[in-house]
Amino acid sequence: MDKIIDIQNVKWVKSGQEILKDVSWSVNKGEHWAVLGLNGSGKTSLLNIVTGYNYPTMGHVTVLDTTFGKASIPEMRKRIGVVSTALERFDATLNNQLVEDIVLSGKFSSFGIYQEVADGDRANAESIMYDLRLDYLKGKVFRTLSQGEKRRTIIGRALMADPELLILDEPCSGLDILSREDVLSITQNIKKRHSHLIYVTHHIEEITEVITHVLLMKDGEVVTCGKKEDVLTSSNLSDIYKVPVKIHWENKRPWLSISDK
Ligand SMILES: Nc1ncnc2c1ncn2[C@@H]1O[C@H](COP(=O)(O)OP(=O)(O)OP(=O)(O)O)[C@@H](O)[C@H]1O
Repeated sequence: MDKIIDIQNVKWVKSGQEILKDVSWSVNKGEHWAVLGLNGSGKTSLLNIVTGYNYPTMGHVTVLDTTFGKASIPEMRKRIGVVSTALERFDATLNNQLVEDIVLSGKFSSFGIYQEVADGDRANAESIMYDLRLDYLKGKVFRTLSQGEKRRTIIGRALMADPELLILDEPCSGLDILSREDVLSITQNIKKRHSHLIYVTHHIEEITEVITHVLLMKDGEVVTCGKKEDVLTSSNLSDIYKVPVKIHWENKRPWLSISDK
């Protein structure tokens, strides 16, 4: 399998509105992508195509060797981890659980541990907690954590299922600058697992070193996509943000300012 995602000429029409217009996008083995665009540009709609929750009106989709319409989407979904703020609605279920149990429960795709746990699973959970700097939270219940710690715990839970594709949908939304950096720093650790990362955001400064490629979206269309350095230019970003902006790089991360012109 060389291609992780292969989307060709996808159109998605909902309630008479053409939300995705002729979108083509390929993710190859070994690449980590950011999907960038303003509110309402179609990022979530596109990711819902990838996970099989939106069915394309036209076009071809193959994800993890699963061609839509020909193979089982529920089976494919088991190989994909999704972390989105929508998960926070499960807070009530998570609230009284211990951090280590939440991470471990990712193995069973459940919120809670109902199956017998193998020693190997415990060891894997330990290693994820170490990598995601969650070990100091052992013995704490979810509701007592900061927002950043909660997000890291949920990402740890997603990694426990060993996903081939890990979609982080705006994992830093609502976080202050320190908590945001806390969450961003762990994306580097995802690289050493065999997951391919898709990071959805509208803030370019969240595109860390681990990201190799970027897809820019505007009004349901792909403006451009490819290698990070080629795509993140002042001209492309001025186009998607609809105001003149300037990009500069610091510590291998892109930053944006509004241009005076
Ligand atoms: N199920 C749906 N029915 C009707 N319209 C929808 C549906 N899902 C999305 N849309 C519309 O499609 C457009 C793109 O929405 P989408 O959520 O994909 O954008 P986004 O880039 O993820 O935005 P945000 O950054 O705000 O999450 C919006 O105008 C939205 O209202």
